[in-house]
Amino acid sequence: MGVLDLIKSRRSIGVVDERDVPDEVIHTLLEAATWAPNHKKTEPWKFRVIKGEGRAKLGEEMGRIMKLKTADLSEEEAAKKVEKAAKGPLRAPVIIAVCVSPSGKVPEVEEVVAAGCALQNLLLTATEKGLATICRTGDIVYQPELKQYLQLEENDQIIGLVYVGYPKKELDIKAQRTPIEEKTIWYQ
Ligand SMILES: Cc1cc2nc3c(=O)[nH]c(=O)nc-3n(C[C@H](O)[C@H](O)[C@H](O)COP(=O)(O)O)c2cc1C
Repeated sequence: MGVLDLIKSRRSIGVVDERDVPDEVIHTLLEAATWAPNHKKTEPWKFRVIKGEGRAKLGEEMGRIMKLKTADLSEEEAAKKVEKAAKGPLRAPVIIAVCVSPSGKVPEVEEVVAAGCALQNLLLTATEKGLATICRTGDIVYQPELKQYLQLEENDQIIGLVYVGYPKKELDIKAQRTPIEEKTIWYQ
């Protein structure tokens, strides 16, 4: 498959089965991620791989953080959100947190873009390997407590939590994009 077809065939897929993703496949995804372009060779990315028991532990932490953030809600509403947050990481066998660690050597936006390129490399390689992925964020990834749990530094940011697994069934998701004409001005 050519690059354009691979790019177009990648879809965000959140429903996966229980099949484990071999560590060597995870290594390949991470290796692909690190070949992203980056200004001044800062390689501003960090990855956290969460699998097995690590997912339940992450869920516990996310539930704990959600509890802190929902203190002003009714007990029932808060409990629902806490339970949802705690179960989140169990939705896939592997979660890869793609993070940016700005070096200070180039504008921060460039570091975020580089980490975004790393994310796309990872997603495309996963697609090529027949894996389903979805990058998820939500308020939780912006909480300093989660950064601390993932051993990130104060200036680091989580770009997204990529849920990785094998798709439960053959999916034919219809996707659309705005025509490039509506997004582009040519000067010639
Ligand atoms: C940085 C980032 C954060 C995202 N966060 C979420 C999210 O929190 N929940 C979600 O369902 N999808 C999330 N997505 C996935 C988008 O919803 C998805 O890419 C979009 O719907 C386009 O679909 P496609 O990936 O199949 O082309 C995120 C994507 C990116 C790049």
